[in-house]
Amino acid sequence: MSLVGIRGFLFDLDGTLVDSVPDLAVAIDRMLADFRRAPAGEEKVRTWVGNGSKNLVKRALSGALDGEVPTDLLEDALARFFVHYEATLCIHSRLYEGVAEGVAQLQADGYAMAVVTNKPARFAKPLLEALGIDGCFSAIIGGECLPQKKPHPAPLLHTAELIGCVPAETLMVGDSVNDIEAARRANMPVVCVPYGYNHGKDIRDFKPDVVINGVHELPALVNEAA
Ligand SMILES: O=C(O)COP(=O)(O)O
Ligand SMILES: [Mg+2]
Repeated sequence: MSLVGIRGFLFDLDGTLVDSVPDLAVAIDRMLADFRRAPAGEEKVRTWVGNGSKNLVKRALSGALDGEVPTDLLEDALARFFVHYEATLCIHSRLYEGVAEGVAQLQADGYAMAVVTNKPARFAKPLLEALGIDGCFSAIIGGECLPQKKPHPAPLLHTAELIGCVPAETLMVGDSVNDIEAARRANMPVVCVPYGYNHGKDIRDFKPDVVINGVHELPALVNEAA
C-alpha cells in the first residue's frame, strides 16, 4: 500500500518501541515459581509475547505457543502475573535505539500519533511514562480496551478515528505478524522493525510494505513519499 498522504501513526509497543521482555520474563518466572513450575527464561518469553497477557501466561504454563491450560489455573496464574509485572514493569525495559528521536521528530513535524498494543493499558501507560515518551501520543489503547485485539483490525480502526485519520492516511508501525494482519484487514499501510518479537520468525517473510532499521527512519520515509 502507498505511503503517500500519511497524516498519522499507530505504534505497536512491545518489540517496536520498548524492549520489555527482560521485565516480562522476570514476572513470568515469578508467576511460575508461585505454581512450583520451573522458570521459562527470557529466550522463550521473547517468542511468546505479542497476543496479550492471557496468551503469554497460557504459553508459559503450557510451555508452547498454542498450548491449552485449565481455565481456573489460567485465571489464577494471570492474577499472579499481574501482581509480579506491576513490580517489575520498568526495571530493565528500555526504548529501542532511534525511538526517542523518531517520535520526537514526528511530533515536531505535526503528525498525529497513538499506541495500539495488546498489552493491558494499565501497564502500557506507566511504562511509556517511565520511559519519557507518553506525551508524544494522543491515545494509548491497550489489549483490553476493545472486545477484540490485534490481529483483529478493530483496535486500529478505533484508534485511527480517535486521532482523526482515515485508514489510508494512517501508518501502522509494528514488529509482528499480528500488526501486519491487523493493518491489512484495516486497509492501512504497515511498516515493520526487524528487531522485535515475532514468535522467532523473520518479519520480512510476512511482507510488510517496508522494513525499517529503526523508528528514527520514519520521518524521512514519509516525507520522501509525500
Ligand atoms: O502484550 C503483548 O502481547 C504485546 O503487545 P504489543 O501488541 O505491544 O506487541
Ligand atoms: Mg509487538
